[in-house]
Amino acid sequence: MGAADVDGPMQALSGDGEEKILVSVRLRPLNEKEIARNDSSDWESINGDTVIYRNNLSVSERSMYPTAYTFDRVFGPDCSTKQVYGEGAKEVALSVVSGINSSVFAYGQTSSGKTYTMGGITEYSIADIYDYVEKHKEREFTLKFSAMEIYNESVRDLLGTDTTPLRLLDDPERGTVVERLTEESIRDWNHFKELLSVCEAQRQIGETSLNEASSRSHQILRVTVESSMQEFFRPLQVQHSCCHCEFC
Ligand SMILES: Nc1ncnc2c1ncn2[C@@H]1O[C@H](COP(=O)(O)OP(=O)(O)OP(=O)(O)O)[C@@H](O)[C@H]1O
Repeated sequence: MGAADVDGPMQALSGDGEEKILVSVRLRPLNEKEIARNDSSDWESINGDTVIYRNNLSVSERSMYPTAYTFDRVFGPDCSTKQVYGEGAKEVALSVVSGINSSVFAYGQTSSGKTYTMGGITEYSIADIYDYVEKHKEREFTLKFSAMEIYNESVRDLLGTDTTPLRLLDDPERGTVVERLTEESIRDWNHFKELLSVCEAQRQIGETSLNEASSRSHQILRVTVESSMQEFFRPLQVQHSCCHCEFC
């Protein structure tokens, strides 16, 4: 069984302003059915950045195909989602608080662990963003959340009650815009978890031969972070000389 989940490509700007894409691979452990069938994994992580394909090809055939592939990071089946997040996505996710747009996404075959991995990455990212907010009281932050899914080539709002497909518009300044997509300001951690539950309840799932709860769609969760200097941190250096105002 090949159970490789390519997670990331993650976009970030390196120090010199150059665009950078990081690609990580996560191998999921064999599931109960696979173990019961005595399956073995076709892929093995041999170090932190290489996977090898353990094929049954003959020696002559084997020389025609590469068996080792190198990525920025390879996470073996024993790695936790926290480790995948910490080493493969945290820096990219947190770049948003410095004003850099970034995205983290997963692709891979059905049942390879995309939903499992991205669920954890979403929660760890928001927890770290909140941690940053807590440590930077000099600024005021607003976190906004929106969620959509692309299913049968139409875009659906996962936070709205209306199931009418949303229109995509081309805005000369903002690029592609999803018209009338709900955007909620996140009040706190519990509110964020509630919003995630709403998305979870609305998303399309169905059974495939490999996954009982397979996503039948592409899901896009977006968090927008806005920040401004706190009012009370502004140095009050303006000279008040009127003598009747509240500051004098
Ligand atoms: N690293 C892992 N450790 C333990 N269980 C995992 C891991 N990755 C995935 N799983 C389990 O494997 C099953 C399939 O995973 P998941 O639904 O995330 O796959 P998927 O790639 O999103 O599939 P689909 O494209 O069909 O939606 C789930 O039951 C999930 O809990």
